[in-house]
Amino acid sequence: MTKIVIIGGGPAGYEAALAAASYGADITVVDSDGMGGACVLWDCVPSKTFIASAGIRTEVRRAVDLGINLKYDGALVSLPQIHERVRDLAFAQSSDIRSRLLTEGVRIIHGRGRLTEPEAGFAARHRVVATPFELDGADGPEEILEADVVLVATGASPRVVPGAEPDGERILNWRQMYDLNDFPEHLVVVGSGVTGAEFVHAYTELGVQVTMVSSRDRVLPGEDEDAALVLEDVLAERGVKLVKHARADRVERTADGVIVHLADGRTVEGSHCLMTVGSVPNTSGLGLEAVGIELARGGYLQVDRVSRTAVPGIYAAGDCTGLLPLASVAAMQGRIAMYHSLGEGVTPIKLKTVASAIFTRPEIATVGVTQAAIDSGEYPARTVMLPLATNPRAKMSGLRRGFVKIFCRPATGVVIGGVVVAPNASELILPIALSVQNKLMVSDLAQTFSVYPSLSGSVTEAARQLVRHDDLD
Ligand SMILES: Cc1cc2nc3c(=O)[nH]c(=O)nc-3n(C[C@H](O)[C@H](O)[C@H](O)COP(=O)(O)OP(=O)(O)OC[C@H]3O[C@@H](n4cnc5c(N)ncnc54)[C@H](O)[C@@H]3O)c2cc1C
Ligand SMILES: NC(=O)c1ccc[n+]([C@@H]2O[C@H](COP(=O)([O-])OP(=O)(O)OC[C@H]3O[C@@H](n4cnc5c(N)ncnc54)[C@H](O)[C@@H]3O)[C@@H](O)[C@H]2O)c1
Repeated sequence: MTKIVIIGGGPAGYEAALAAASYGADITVVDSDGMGGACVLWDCVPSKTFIASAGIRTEVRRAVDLGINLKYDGALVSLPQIHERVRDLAFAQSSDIRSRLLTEGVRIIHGRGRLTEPEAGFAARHRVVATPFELDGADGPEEILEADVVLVATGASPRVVPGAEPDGERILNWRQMYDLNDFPEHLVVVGSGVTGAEFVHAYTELGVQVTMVSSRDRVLPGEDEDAALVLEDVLAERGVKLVKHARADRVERTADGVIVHLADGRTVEGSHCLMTVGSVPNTSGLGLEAVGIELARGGYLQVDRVSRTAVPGIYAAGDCTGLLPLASVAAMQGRIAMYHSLGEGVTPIKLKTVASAIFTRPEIATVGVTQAAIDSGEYPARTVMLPLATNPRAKMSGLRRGFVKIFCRPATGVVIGGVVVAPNASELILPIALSVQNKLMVSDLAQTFSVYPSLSGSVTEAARQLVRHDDLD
Protein backbone atom coordinates (compact mmCIF):
# COMPACT_ATOMS: atom_id res chain seq x y z
CA MET A 1 0.00 0.00 0.00
CA THR A 2 1.40 3.43 -0.96
CA LYS A 3 2.23 5.48 2.14
CA ILE A 4 1.44 9.17 1.66
CA VAL A 5 2.18 12.02 4.07
CA ILE A 6 0.57 15.39 3.39
CA ILE A 7 1.87 18.50 5.16
CA GLY A 8 -0.98 21.05 5.31
CA GLY A 9 -4.73 20.45 5.49
CA GLY A 10 -6.06 23.28 3.26
CA PRO A 11 -7.88 22.64 -0.04
CA ALA A 12 -4.65 21.36 -1.62
CA GLY A 13 -3.96 18.94 1.24
CA TYR A 14 -7.44 17.71 2.15
CA GLU A 15 -8.67 17.30 -1.43
CA ALA A 16 -5.48 15.35 -2.18
CA ALA A 17 -6.14 13.13 0.84
CA LEU A 18 -9.72 12.45 -0.31
CA ALA A 19 -8.54 11.64 -3.83
CA ALA A 20 -5.83 9.25 -2.59
CA ALA A 21 -8.19 7.64 -0.08
CA SER A 22 -10.46 6.51 -2.90
CA TYR A 23 -7.49 4.46 -4.21
CA GLY A 24 -6.92 2.82 -0.83
CA ALA A 25 -3.62 4.56 0.00
CA ASP A 26 -2.33 4.87 3.57
CA ILE A 27 -2.60 8.61 4.23
CA THR A 28 -1.54 10.88 7.08
CA VAL A 29 -2.25 14.61 7.06
CA VAL A 30 -0.19 16.82 9.37
CA ASP A 31 -1.77 20.24 9.82
CA SER A 32 -1.08 23.06 12.26
CA ASP A 33 -4.30 25.13 11.99
CA GLY A 34 -7.23 22.78 11.47
CA MET A 35 -8.74 20.89 8.54
CA GLY A 36 -9.68 23.18 5.70
CA GLY A 37 -6.57 25.22 6.38
CA ALA A 38 -6.34 28.97 6.13
CA CYS A 39 -8.86 28.85 3.29
CA VAL A 40 -11.66 27.61 5.53
CA LEU A 41 -10.59 29.09 8.86
CA TRP A 42 -9.22 32.56 8.06
CA ASP A 43 -9.36 33.57 4.39
CA CYS A 44 -11.83 32.45 1.75
CA VAL A 45 -14.71 31.04 3.80
CA PRO A 46 -14.78 33.78 6.51
CA SER A 47 -14.51 36.60 3.95
CA LYS A 48 -17.32 35.19 1.78
CA THR A 49 -19.50 34.66 4.88
CA PHE A 50 -18.88 38.25 5.98
CA ILE A 51 -19.69 39.46 2.47
CA ALA A 52 -22.97 37.51 2.57
CA SER A 53 -24.07 39.71 5.51
CA ALA A 54 -22.99 42.85 3.64
CA GLY A 55 -25.07 41.62 0.69
CA ILE A 56 -28.25 41.69 2.77
CA ARG A 57 -27.64 45.34 3.49
CA THR A 58 -27.11 45.97 -0.23
CA GLU A 59 -30.57 44.54 -0.88
CA VAL A 60 -32.07 46.67 1.90
CA ARG A 61 -30.45 49.76 0.38
CA ARG A 62 -31.73 48.89 -3.10
CA ALA A 63 -35.21 47.89 -1.94
CA VAL A 64 -36.47 51.48 -2.02
CA ASP A 65 -35.88 51.61 -5.82
CA LEU A 66 -38.25 48.67 -6.15
CA GLY A 67 -40.95 50.25 -4.02
CA ILE A 68 -40.14 48.67 -0.64
CA ASN A 69 -39.19 51.19 2.01
CA LEU A 70 -37.12 49.31 4.60
CA LYS A 71 -35.38 51.19 7.37
CA TYR A 72 -31.74 51.60 6.31
CA ASP A 73 -30.06 52.33 9.61
CA GLY A 74 -26.56 51.45 10.77
CA ALA A 75 -27.85 50.57 14.25
CA LEU A 76 -29.56 47.51 12.79
CA VAL A 77 -26.25 45.88 11.95
CA SER A 78 -24.76 43.77 14.74
CA LEU A 79 -21.04 43.34 14.08
CA PRO A 80 -20.48 40.85 16.96
CA GLN A 81 -23.33 38.71 15.60
CA ILE A 82 -21.90 38.81 12.07
CA HIS A 83 -18.45 37.84 13.39
CA GLU A 84 -19.85 35.03 15.51
CA ARG A 85 -21.62 33.65 12.45
CA VAL A 86 -18.39 33.92 10.45
CA ARG A 87 -16.41 32.02 13.11
CA ASP A 88 -19.11 29.38 13.71
CA LEU A 89 -19.49 28.68 10.01
CA ALA A 90 -15.73 28.41 9.46
CA PHE A 91 -15.25 26.00 12.39
CA ALA A 92 -18.29 23.94 11.36
CA GLN A 93 -16.92 23.66 7.82
CA SER A 94 -13.52 22.64 9.18
CA SER A 95 -15.14 20.04 11.42
CA ASP A 96 -17.15 18.62 8.47
CA ILE A 97 -13.94 18.20 6.47
CA ARG A 98 -12.21 16.53 9.42
CA SER A 99 -15.09 14.06 9.87
CA ARG A 100 -15.11 13.24 6.16
CA LEU A 101 -11.35 12.54 6.18
CA LEU A 102 -11.61 10.34 9.28
CA THR A 103 -14.50 8.43 7.69
CA GLU A 104 -12.30 7.80 4.65
CA GLY A 105 -9.62 6.32 6.92
CA VAL A 106 -7.18 9.27 6.78
CA ARG A 107 -5.00 9.77 9.85
CA ILE A 108 -4.85 13.39 11.04
CA ILE A 109 -2.08 14.82 13.20
CA HIS A 110 -2.74 18.29 14.61
CA GLY A 111 0.78 19.68 14.61
CA ARG A 112 3.72 20.85 12.54
CA GLY A 113 5.39 18.82 9.82
CA ARG A 114 8.82 19.07 8.22
CA LEU A 115 10.90 16.95 5.93
CA THR A 116 14.11 15.35 7.11
CA GLU A 117 16.84 13.31 5.38
CA PRO A 118 15.52 10.09 3.87
CA GLU A 119 16.97 6.81 5.08
CA ALA A 120 20.12 5.80 3.21
CA GLY A 121 19.86 3.08 0.62
CA PHE A 122 18.15 2.17 -2.63
CA ALA A 123 14.39 2.89 -2.77
CA ALA A 124 14.54 4.44 0.71
CA ARG A 125 11.40 6.19 1.78
CA HIS A 126 11.08 9.91 2.48
CA ARG A 127 10.71 10.91 6.11
CA VAL A 128 8.53 13.60 7.67
CA VAL A 129 8.96 14.72 11.27
CA ALA A 130 5.56 15.47 12.83
CA THR A 131 5.48 17.56 16.00
CA PRO A 132 1.99 17.22 17.46
CA PHE A 133 0.46 20.05 19.48
CA GLU A 134 -0.70 19.18 22.99
CA LEU A 135 -4.03 20.48 24.30
CA ASP A 136 -2.22 23.33 26.11
CA GLY A 137 -0.51 24.32 22.82
CA ALA A 138 2.91 22.96 23.80
CA ASP A 139 4.85 20.68 21.45
CA GLY A 140 4.33 16.97 22.03
CA PRO A 141 6.84 14.21 21.30
CA GLU A 142 8.05 14.08 17.70
CA GLU A 143 7.04 11.22 15.44
CA ILE A 144 8.92 10.14 12.30
CA LEU A 145 6.56 9.25 9.45
CA GLU A 146 7.94 7.24 6.55
CA ALA A 147 6.41 7.91 3.16
CA ASP A 148 6.62 6.77 -0.45
CA VAL A 149 5.05 10.08 -1.41
CA VAL A 150 5.06 13.46 0.36
CA LEU A 151 2.80 16.34 -0.61
CA VAL A 152 3.77 19.79 0.67
CA ALA A 153 0.61 21.92 0.82
CA THR A 154 1.42 24.51 3.44
CA GLY A 155 -0.32 27.55 1.94
CA ALA A 156 0.60 31.18 2.53
CA SER A 157 0.33 33.91 5.19
CA PRO A 158 -0.42 37.65 5.05
CA ARG A 159 2.60 39.69 3.92
CA VAL A 160 3.87 42.16 6.52
CA VAL A 161 5.22 45.56 5.43
CA PRO A 162 8.07 46.55 7.79
CA GLY A 163 6.85 49.60 9.73
CA ALA A 164 3.20 48.55 9.35
CA GLU A 165 3.17 45.44 11.53
CA PRO A 166 -0.39 44.47 12.51
CA ASP A 167 -1.13 45.01 16.21
CA GLY A 168 -4.58 43.40 16.08
CA GLU A 169 -6.22 46.60 17.36
CA ARG A 170 -5.80 49.47 14.90
CA ILE A 171 -3.44 48.01 12.31
CA LEU A 172 -4.88 44.72 11.13
CA ASN A 173 -4.52 42.01 8.55
CA TRP A 174 -7.67 40.48 7.08
CA ARG A 175 -7.58 37.53 9.51
CA GLN A 176 -7.81 39.88 12.51
CA MET A 177 -10.82 41.88 11.30
CA TYR A 178 -13.28 39.39 12.82
CA ASP A 179 -11.95 40.20 16.31
CA LEU A 180 -13.28 43.79 16.21
CA ASN A 181 -16.34 44.40 18.40
CA ASP A 182 -17.23 47.75 16.85
CA PHE A 183 -17.15 49.04 13.30
CA PRO A 184 -14.15 51.25 12.49
CA GLU A 185 -15.22 54.90 12.10
CA HIS A 186 -12.90 55.27 9.14
CA LEU A 187 -11.13 52.27 7.65
CA VAL A 188 -8.05 52.78 5.49
CA VAL A 189 -7.47 49.71 3.31
CA VAL A 190 -3.91 49.44 1.95
CA GLY A 191 -3.70 47.38 -1.25
CA SER A 192 -6.20 47.31 -4.12
CA GLY A 193 -5.93 43.65 -5.16
CA VAL A 194 -8.78 41.17 -4.87
CA THR A 195 -8.63 40.93 -1.07
CA GLY A 196 -8.57 44.72 -0.68
CA ALA A 197 -11.43 45.23 -3.13
CA GLU A 198 -13.63 42.63 -1.42
CA PHE A 199 -13.14 44.13 2.05
CA VAL A 200 -13.58 47.71 0.80
CA HIS A 201 -16.87 46.65 -0.78
CA ALA A 202 -18.10 44.80 2.32
CA TYR A 203 -17.28 47.53 4.87
CA THR A 204 -18.69 50.24 2.62
CA GLU A 205 -21.94 48.31 2.27
CA LEU A 206 -22.06 47.92 6.06
CA GLY A 207 -21.93 51.71 6.41
CA VAL A 208 -18.24 52.28 7.24
CA GLN A 209 -16.34 55.22 5.75
CA VAL A 210 -13.52 53.66 3.69
CA THR A 211 -10.38 55.03 2.00
CA MET A 212 -8.50 52.70 -0.32
CA VAL A 213 -4.77 53.13 -0.89
CA SER A 214 -3.76 51.77 -4.28
CA SER A 215 -0.16 51.52 -5.42
CA ARG A 216 -1.39 51.62 -9.03
CA ASP A 217 -3.69 53.88 -11.06
CA ARG A 218 -6.81 51.80 -10.42
CA VAL A 219 -8.40 49.11 -8.30
CA LEU A 220 -7.79 45.46 -9.28
CA PRO A 221 -4.69 46.13 -11.41
CA GLY A 222 -4.47 42.50 -12.54
CA GLU A 223 -8.10 42.18 -13.64
CA ASP A 224 -10.19 43.07 -16.69
CA GLU A 225 -9.98 46.87 -17.04
CA ASP A 226 -13.65 47.40 -18.00
CA ALA A 227 -14.73 45.37 -14.98
CA ALA A 228 -12.37 47.24 -12.66
CA LEU A 229 -13.73 50.57 -13.94
CA VAL A 230 -17.30 49.48 -13.16
CA LEU A 231 -16.23 48.62 -9.62
CA GLU A 232 -14.37 51.92 -9.27
CA ASP A 233 -17.54 53.81 -10.29
CA VAL A 234 -19.67 51.84 -7.85
CA LEU A 235 -17.25 52.37 -4.98
CA ALA A 236 -16.99 56.10 -5.77
CA GLU A 237 -20.81 56.34 -5.78
CA ARG A 238 -20.86 54.62 -2.37
CA GLY A 239 -18.44 57.28 -1.02
CA VAL A 240 -15.15 55.34 -1.07
CA LYS A 241 -12.12 57.58 -1.48
CA LEU A 242 -9.48 56.03 -3.73
CA VAL A 243 -5.92 57.30 -3.26
CA LYS A 244 -4.03 56.30 -6.42
CA HIS A 245 -0.30 55.85 -7.12
CA ALA A 246 0.13 55.51 -3.38
CA ARG A 247 2.59 53.05 -1.84
CA ALA A 248 2.30 52.77 1.92
CA ASP A 249 5.73 53.09 3.55
CA ARG A 250 4.67 52.69 7.16
CA VAL A 251 1.63 53.01 9.39
CA GLU A 252 1.80 55.11 12.53
CA ARG A 253 -0.53 54.47 15.42
CA THR A 254 -1.89 57.59 17.12
CA ALA A 255 -3.93 57.99 20.31
CA ASP A 256 -7.22 57.29 18.56
CA GLY A 257 -6.35 56.13 15.07
CA VAL A 258 -3.74 55.58 12.41
CA ILE A 259 -1.72 57.64 9.95
CA VAL A 260 -0.63 55.83 6.79
CA HIS A 261 2.58 57.40 5.48
CA LEU A 262 2.95 57.07 1.72
CA ALA A 263 6.28 56.75 -0.09
CA ASP A 264 5.80 60.16 -1.80
CA GLY A 265 5.30 61.97 1.52
CA ARG A 266 1.49 62.12 1.49
CA THR A 267 -0.43 60.84 4.50
CA VAL A 268 -3.85 59.23 4.91
CA GLU A 269 -5.58 59.28 8.29
CA GLY A 270 -8.19 56.90 9.61
CA SER A 271 -9.37 55.12 12.74
CA HIS A 272 -8.12 51.68 11.61
CA CYS A 273 -5.87 50.35 8.85
CA LEU A 274 -6.41 47.04 7.07
CA MET A 275 -3.33 45.70 5.28
CA THR A 276 -4.18 43.70 2.15
CA VAL A 277 -0.78 43.71 0.45
CA GLY A 278 -0.61 40.07 -0.62
CA SER A 279 0.72 36.88 0.93
CA VAL A 280 4.00 35.04 1.38
CA PRO A 281 4.34 31.25 0.98
CA ASN A 282 4.72 29.14 4.14
CA THR A 283 7.92 27.44 3.01
CA SER A 284 10.44 28.21 5.74
CA GLY A 285 11.26 25.62 8.40
CA LEU A 286 10.02 22.78 6.18
CA GLY A 287 13.38 21.02 5.99
CA LEU A 288 13.45 21.42 2.21
CA GLU A 289 17.24 21.81 2.23
CA ALA A 290 17.52 18.36 3.86
CA VAL A 291 15.97 16.76 0.76
CA GLY A 292 17.67 19.02 -1.79
CA ILE A 293 14.77 21.25 -2.80
CA GLU A 294 15.66 24.86 -3.58
CA LEU A 295 13.05 27.57 -3.35
CA ALA A 296 12.20 29.69 -6.38
CA ARG A 297 11.89 33.50 -6.41
CA GLY A 298 9.56 34.78 -3.69
CA GLY A 299 10.12 31.64 -1.61
CA TYR A 300 7.72 29.50 -3.67
CA LEU A 301 8.07 25.78 -4.29
CA GLN A 302 8.54 25.21 -8.00
CA VAL A 303 6.37 22.48 -9.50
CA ASP A 304 5.52 21.23 -12.97
CA ARG A 305 1.99 20.79 -14.33
CA VAL A 306 1.50 17.51 -12.45
CA SER A 307 2.67 19.06 -9.15
CA ARG A 308 6.12 17.41 -9.07
CA THR A 309 9.03 19.17 -7.36
CA ALA A 310 12.59 18.49 -8.49
CA VAL A 311 12.84 15.55 -6.04
CA PRO A 312 11.12 12.30 -7.04
CA GLY A 313 8.30 11.38 -4.66
CA ILE A 314 7.92 14.92 -3.29
CA TYR A 315 5.03 16.91 -4.69
CA ALA A 316 3.71 20.37 -3.82
CA ALA A 317 0.34 22.02 -4.34
CA GLY A 318 -1.60 25.18 -3.55
CA ASP A 319 -0.52 28.65 -2.47
CA CYS A 320 2.96 27.47 -1.44
CA THR A 321 3.66 26.92 -5.17
CA GLY A 322 2.43 30.37 -6.24
CA LEU A 323 0.86 28.92 -9.40
CA LEU A 324 -2.51 30.68 -9.07
CA PRO A 325 -3.60 31.35 -5.50
CA LEU A 326 -7.16 30.04 -5.64
CA ALA A 327 -8.81 27.32 -3.59
CA SER A 328 -10.05 25.59 -6.74
CA VAL A 329 -6.55 25.51 -8.25
CA ALA A 330 -4.99 24.32 -4.97
CA ALA A 331 -7.51 21.44 -4.81
CA MET A 332 -6.89 20.47 -8.44
CA GLN A 333 -3.10 20.55 -7.97
CA GLY A 334 -3.46 18.35 -4.88
CA ARG A 335 -5.64 15.77 -6.67
CA ILE A 336 -3.34 15.75 -9.71
CA ALA A 337 -0.34 15.09 -7.43
CA MET A 338 -2.08 12.07 -5.96
CA TYR A 339 -3.24 10.63 -9.30
CA HIS A 340 0.25 11.04 -10.71
CA SER A 341 2.00 9.52 -7.70
CA LEU A 342 -0.39 6.57 -7.68
CA GLY A 343 0.21 5.89 -11.36
CA GLU A 344 -3.27 6.88 -12.46
CA GLY A 345 -3.99 8.65 -15.75
CA VAL A 346 -3.73 12.39 -15.18
CA THR A 347 -4.31 15.55 -17.20
CA PRO A 348 -1.73 18.27 -16.43
CA ILE A 349 -3.28 21.40 -14.94
CA LYS A 350 -4.44 24.03 -17.45
CA LEU A 351 -4.71 27.52 -16.01
CA LYS A 352 -6.44 28.91 -19.08
CA THR A 353 -9.63 27.09 -18.07
CA VAL A 354 -9.76 28.33 -14.46
CA ALA A 355 -12.86 30.36 -13.62
CA SER A 356 -12.60 32.81 -10.72
CA ALA A 357 -14.70 35.55 -9.18
CA ILE A 358 -14.28 38.67 -7.11
CA PHE A 359 -17.08 38.89 -4.55
CA THR A 360 -17.81 42.60 -4.69
CA ARG A 361 -21.14 44.11 -5.73
CA PRO A 362 -21.36 43.66 -8.65
CA GLU A 363 -19.29 40.49 -8.72
CA ILE A 364 -16.60 40.16 -11.38
CA ALA A 365 -16.05 36.69 -12.85
CA THR A 366 -13.54 35.72 -15.49
CA VAL A 367 -12.35 32.64 -17.35
CA GLY A 368 -9.80 31.89 -20.04
CA VAL A 369 -7.90 34.32 -22.23
CA THR A 370 -8.01 37.93 -21.00
CA GLN A 371 -8.99 41.08 -22.87
CA ALA A 372 -5.47 42.43 -22.19
CA ALA A 373 -3.88 39.39 -23.91
CA ILE A 374 -6.20 39.89 -26.90
CA ASP A 375 -5.53 43.63 -27.09
CA SER A 376 -1.76 43.03 -27.01
CA GLY A 377 -2.04 40.69 -30.00
CA GLU A 378 -1.01 37.62 -28.02
CA TYR A 379 -4.28 35.88 -28.95
CA PRO A 380 -6.23 36.64 -32.13
CA ALA A 381 -9.91 36.74 -31.17
CA ARG A 382 -13.29 38.22 -31.93
CA THR A 383 -14.93 39.82 -28.91
CA VAL A 384 -18.29 41.13 -27.82
CA MET A 385 -19.25 43.18 -24.78
CA LEU A 386 -22.96 43.29 -24.00
CA PRO A 387 -24.10 45.71 -21.28
CA LEU A 388 -26.59 44.18 -18.83
CA ALA A 389 -28.69 47.34 -19.14
CA THR A 390 -30.24 45.77 -22.25
CA ASN A 391 -31.35 42.65 -20.35
CA PRO A 392 -35.07 42.56 -19.36
CA ARG A 393 -34.40 40.73 -16.09
CA ALA A 394 -31.75 43.29 -15.16
CA LYS A 395 -34.29 46.07 -15.77
CA MET A 396 -36.89 44.29 -13.62
CA SER A 397 -34.37 43.99 -10.78
CA GLY A 398 -33.23 47.61 -11.12
CA LEU A 399 -29.67 46.71 -12.15
CA ARG A 400 -27.91 49.57 -13.84
CA ARG A 401 -24.40 48.24 -14.30
CA GLY A 402 -22.59 45.16 -15.50
CA PHE A 403 -21.85 43.36 -18.75
CA VAL A 404 -21.07 40.06 -20.39
CA LYS A 405 -17.97 39.68 -22.57
CA ILE A 406 -17.24 36.63 -24.68
CA PHE A 407 -14.05 36.01 -26.67
CA CYS A 408 -13.80 33.43 -29.47
CA ARG A 409 -11.30 32.29 -32.06
CA PRO A 410 -11.70 34.35 -35.27
CA ALA A 411 -12.08 31.48 -37.73
CA THR A 412 -13.70 28.66 -35.75
CA GLY A 413 -15.79 30.57 -33.22
CA VAL A 414 -14.41 28.39 -30.39
CA VAL A 415 -14.96 30.17 -27.07
CA ILE A 416 -11.61 31.04 -25.44
CA GLY A 417 -12.62 33.34 -22.62
CA GLY A 418 -15.09 35.69 -21.07
CA VAL A 419 -15.93 38.14 -18.31
CA VAL A 420 -19.20 38.65 -16.46
CA VAL A 421 -19.91 41.65 -14.25
CA ALA A 422 -23.23 41.14 -12.46
CA PRO A 423 -24.54 40.66 -8.92
CA ASN A 424 -24.25 36.86 -9.35
CA ALA A 425 -21.39 36.74 -11.88
CA SER A 426 -19.76 33.88 -9.92
CA GLU A 427 -22.71 31.71 -11.00
CA LEU A 428 -23.22 33.18 -14.49
CA ILE A 429 -19.64 32.45 -15.59
CA LEU A 430 -20.25 28.67 -15.63
CA PRO A 431 -21.65 28.34 -19.20
CA ILE A 432 -18.66 30.30 -20.51
CA ALA A 433 -16.24 28.21 -18.40
CA LEU A 434 -17.90 25.04 -19.68
CA SER A 435 -17.46 26.29 -23.25
CA VAL A 436 -13.78 27.14 -22.71
CA GLN A 437 -13.06 23.80 -21.02
CA ASN A 438 -14.80 21.79 -23.74
CA LYS A 439 -13.83 23.96 -26.72
CA LEU A 440 -17.47 24.69 -27.55
CA MET A 441 -18.28 27.21 -30.26
CA VAL A 442 -20.26 30.42 -29.83
CA SER A 443 -22.98 28.76 -31.94
CA ASP A 444 -23.27 26.03 -29.25
CA LEU A 445 -23.87 28.69 -26.61
CA ALA A 446 -26.14 30.71 -28.88
CA GLN A 447 -28.40 27.74 -29.63
CA THR A 448 -28.77 26.81 -25.96
CA PHE A 449 -32.11 27.80 -24.46
CA SER A 450 -31.75 30.24 -21.60
CA VAL A 451 -34.69 30.99 -19.36
CA TYR A 452 -36.68 34.11 -20.24
CA PRO A 453 -36.26 36.47 -18.50
CA SER A 454 -32.85 35.77 -16.95
CA LEU A 455 -29.41 37.35 -16.69
CA SER A 456 -28.01 34.22 -18.34
CA GLY A 457 -29.99 35.34 -21.39
CA SER A 458 -27.20 37.90 -21.84
CA VAL A 459 -24.66 35.06 -22.13
CA THR A 460 -26.55 33.39 -24.96
CA GLU A 461 -27.32 36.78 -26.56
CA ALA A 462 -23.63 37.77 -26.47
CA ALA A 463 -22.81 34.45 -28.14
CA ARG A 464 -25.50 35.12 -30.78
CA GLN A 465 -23.86 38.45 -31.58
CA LEU A 466 -20.58 36.65 -32.24
CA VAL A 467 -22.33 34.07 -34.43
CA ARG A 468 -23.79 36.87 -36.45
CA HIS A 469 -20.24 38.11 -37.04
CA ASP A 470 -19.33 34.56 -38.10
CA ASP A 471 -21.91 34.72 -40.87
CA LEU A 472 -20.27 37.86 -42.23
CA ASP A 473 -16.75 36.33 -42.29
C1 LIG B 1 -9.09 37.00 2.01
C2 LIG B 1 -8.99 35.88 1.01
C3 LIG B 1 -10.11 35.44 0.35
C4 LIG B 1 -10.03 34.40 -0.57
N1 LIG B 1 -11.15 34.05 -1.25
C5 LIG B 1 -11.09 33.07 -2.19
C6 LIG B 1 -12.23 32.71 -2.92
O1 LIG B 1 -13.30 33.29 -2.77
N2 LIG B 1 -12.12 31.71 -3.83
C7 LIG B 1 -10.93 31.06 -4.04
O2 LIG B 1 -10.87 30.15 -4.88
N3 LIG B 1 -9.82 31.39 -3.34
C8 LIG B 1 -9.88 32.38 -2.43
N4 LIG B 1 -8.75 32.74 -1.74
C9 LIG B 1 -7.51 31.98 -1.96
C10 LIG B 1 -7.54 30.67 -1.15
O3 LIG B 1 -7.84 30.95 0.21
C11 LIG B 1 -6.20 29.97 -1.26
O4 LIG B 1 -5.86 29.83 -2.61
C12 LIG B 1 -6.26 28.62 -0.58
O5 LIG B 1 -6.37 28.79 0.81
C13 LIG B 1 -5.00 27.80 -0.86
O6 LIG B 1 -5.12 26.55 -0.26
P1 LIG B 1 -3.85 25.77 0.28
O7 LIG B 1 -4.32 24.39 0.59
O8 LIG B 1 -2.72 25.94 -0.65
O9 LIG B 1 -3.40 26.50 1.62
P2 LIG B 1 -4.12 26.94 2.97
O10 LIG B 1 -5.58 27.03 2.84
O11 LIG B 1 -3.36 28.14 3.40
O12 LIG B 1 -3.81 25.74 3.96
C14 LIG B 1 -2.50 25.40 4.31
C15 LIG B 1 -2.49 24.72 5.67
O13 LIG B 1 -1.18 24.23 5.94
C16 LIG B 1 -0.87 24.48 7.29
N5 LIG B 1 0.59 24.47 7.46
C17 LIG B 1 1.50 25.39 7.08
N6 LIG B 1 2.75 25.00 7.42
C18 LIG B 1 2.62 23.80 8.03
C19 LIG B 1 3.53 22.89 8.61
N7 LIG B 1 4.86 23.10 8.61
N8 LIG B 1 3.04 21.76 9.17
C20 LIG B 1 1.73 21.49 9.19
N9 LIG B 1 0.81 22.33 8.65
C21 LIG B 1 1.25 23.46 8.07
C22 LIG B 1 -1.50 25.82 7.55
O14 LIG B 1 -1.66 26.01 8.93
C23 LIG B 1 -2.84 25.64 6.83
O15 LIG B 1 -3.77 25.00 7.67
C24 LIG B 1 -8.79 33.79 -0.83
C25 LIG B 1 -7.64 34.22 -0.16
C26 LIG B 1 -7.73 35.27 0.72
C27 LIG B 1 -6.48 35.74 1.42
N1 LIG C 1 -12.47 35.90 -4.57
C1 LIG C 1 -11.32 35.26 -4.68
O1 LIG C 1 -11.20 34.26 -5.38
C2 LIG C 1 -10.12 35.76 -3.95
C3 LIG C 1 -10.22 36.70 -2.92
C4 LIG C 1 -9.06 37.15 -2.31
C5 LIG C 1 -7.83 36.66 -2.72
N2 LIG C 1 -7.79 35.74 -3.72
C6 LIG C 1 -6.52 35.21 -4.24
O2 LIG C 1 -5.43 35.74 -3.55
C7 LIG C 1 -4.55 36.37 -4.48
C8 LIG C 1 -3.87 37.50 -3.81
O3 LIG C 1 -4.75 38.61 -3.71
P1 LIG C 1 -4.46 39.80 -2.72
O4 LIG C 1 -5.37 40.90 -3.04
O5 LIG C 1 -4.44 39.29 -1.32
O6 LIG C 1 -2.94 40.15 -3.02
P2 LIG C 1 -2.29 40.83 -4.36
O7 LIG C 1 -0.84 40.58 -4.24
O8 LIG C 1 -3.00 40.40 -5.56
O9 LIG C 1 -2.61 42.38 -4.18
C9 LIG C 1 -1.95 43.16 -3.25
C10 LIG C 1 -1.89 44.57 -3.80
O10 LIG C 1 -1.28 45.37 -2.81
C11 LIG C 1 -0.39 46.25 -3.47
N3 LIG C 1 0.64 46.64 -2.49
C12 LIG C 1 1.68 45.90 -2.06
N4 LIG C 1 2.40 46.61 -1.17
C13 LIG C 1 1.80 47.81 -1.05
C14 LIG C 1 2.06 48.97 -0.28
N5 LIG C 1 3.11 49.04 0.55
N6 LIG C 1 1.23 50.03 -0.40
C15 LIG C 1 0.15 49.98 -1.23
N7 LIG C 1 -0.15 48.90 -1.98
C16 LIG C 1 0.68 47.84 -1.88
C17 LIG C 1 0.17 45.47 -4.63
O11 LIG C 1 0.66 46.33 -5.64
C18 LIG C 1 -1.06 44.69 -5.07
O12 LIG C 1 -1.81 45.40 -6.04
C19 LIG C 1 -5.42 36.76 -5.66
O13 LIG C 1 -4.70 36.82 -6.85
C20 LIG C 1 -6.41 35.64 -5.70
O14 LIG C 1 -5.89 34.60 -6.48
C21 LIG C 1 -8.90 35.29 -4.34
